[in-house]
Amino acid sequence: MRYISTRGNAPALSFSDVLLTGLAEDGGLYLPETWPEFSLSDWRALRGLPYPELAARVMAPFAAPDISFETLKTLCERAYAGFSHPAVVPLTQVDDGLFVQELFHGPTLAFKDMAMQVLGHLFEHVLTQRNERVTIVAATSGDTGSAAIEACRGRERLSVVILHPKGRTSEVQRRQMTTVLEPNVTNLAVEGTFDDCQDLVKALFADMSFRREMNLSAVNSINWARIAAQIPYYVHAALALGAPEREVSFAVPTGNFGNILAAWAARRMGLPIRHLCVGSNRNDILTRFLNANDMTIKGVVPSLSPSMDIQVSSNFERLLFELLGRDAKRCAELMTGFRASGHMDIPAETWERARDLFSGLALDDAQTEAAIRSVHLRSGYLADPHSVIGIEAGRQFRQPGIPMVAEATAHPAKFPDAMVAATGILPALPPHMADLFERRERYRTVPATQNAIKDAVRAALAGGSTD
Ligand SMILES: Cc1ncc(COP(=O)(O)O)c(C=O)c1O
Ligand SMILES: N[C@@H](CCOP(=O)(O)O)C(=O)O
Repeated sequence: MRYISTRGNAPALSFSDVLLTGLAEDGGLYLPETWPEFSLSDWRALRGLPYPELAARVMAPFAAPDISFETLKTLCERAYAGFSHPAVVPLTQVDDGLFVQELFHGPTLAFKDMAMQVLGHLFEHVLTQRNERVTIVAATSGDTGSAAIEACRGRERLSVVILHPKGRTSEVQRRQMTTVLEPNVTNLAVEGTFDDCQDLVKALFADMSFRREMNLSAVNSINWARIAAQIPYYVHAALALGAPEREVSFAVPTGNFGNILAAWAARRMGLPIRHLCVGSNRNDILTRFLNANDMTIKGVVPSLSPSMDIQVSSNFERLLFELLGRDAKRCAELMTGFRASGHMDIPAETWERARDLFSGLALDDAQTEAAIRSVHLRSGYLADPHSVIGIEAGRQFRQPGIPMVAEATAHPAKFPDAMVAATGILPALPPHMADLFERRERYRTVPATQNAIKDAVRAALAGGSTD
């Protein structure tokens, strides 16, 4: 499979090159040149497979010919071996026609592990083949960071530098990152928002000499391999609920738009998905777009669901490119204008195409807390402040006869304060994290400037302390 940039001005690359490159050199995001399509019998053949094998079969067309199905299967088996639930992505029914798919049974208790564990093995495989090493720089609003650290810690060919917005993650999320003391891990607490962190990462990638000097790679969802590894769980849930003979809808708590884009990709591959529901918190740019074609950046406000405190959703660019009929020039113009003015005028017919498939619902903190409480009272299900927004969106948009699956993206124990406030219940951390609050932390606070981050990345590579 070859990959092309959404901005049309970067070389087409193979899967392994896209994995190592992350962001395209023209600032765009990579997408498959052509979409693989599965037939009814292809989908049926996946029914009942163990999750790692299903994942490898769904990802195989994207990785070919660089990585064979057999290799992919071995890597997926290794990636999911450490998950705490035997089904990896179990489904639970919480209401009439409404199901929850739990994506948080990996080592860091969030859906990021689903792809990041595979990426860790993919990086190791490709870098060993090429005898190379890379520096991964990633931005996190709370969950990507720890998942990336967990997937990369101790790997000889990888150094990982994580930028988190200082004071804007939960304490559990911060400690999951900052208590990992392996020498190839650096944590930077950036004086800014997640959007600042993400912009800084993209700016480093745009600085070609720095990018080459450091051999930069990305593990945020700007990296296509992240999206590819998030497609299989949609397939798994849909097959369990009757696909391909029956349509299924999904509701996804959304921030950087990577998770729901993976659902869109599954549909593009032929999975019968009727409807996709975006759940937002008060940082509701995506919901405003879907409801009123209002794509205007407002300041990021802290919320009970910090991982979704995002206004500039990277992967929206991938959807936009597709909705524009793959017109890369128009996509580049719209994206550049958006970043310059904070507003994007999306053509009405493009917006309508998005509305045919997507709906949006935004909950503020009071509504989120009330939803945690009412889901718990109605069904006994304890959903974290991110997952509950998906569940509420799924409840509101479900249609008779079409199962709705809400993606549960994080374990409630990552957000103890919100859970206690809503329900009075303190969810326990699993045994491997039981002493998290006693562990020593290591991180450096840095201003949100490109030079400060470059200095910190250089220092990290030179082995400088980040205490
Ligand atoms: C727990 C949780 N839920 C939802 C999201 C939003 O997912 P996405 O950024 O893929 O839209 C994130 C962060 O990305 C997250 O960490
Ligand atoms: N919510 C994310 C933000 C980064 O998203 P990504 O999917 O692009 O890595 C986080 O928790 O860090």
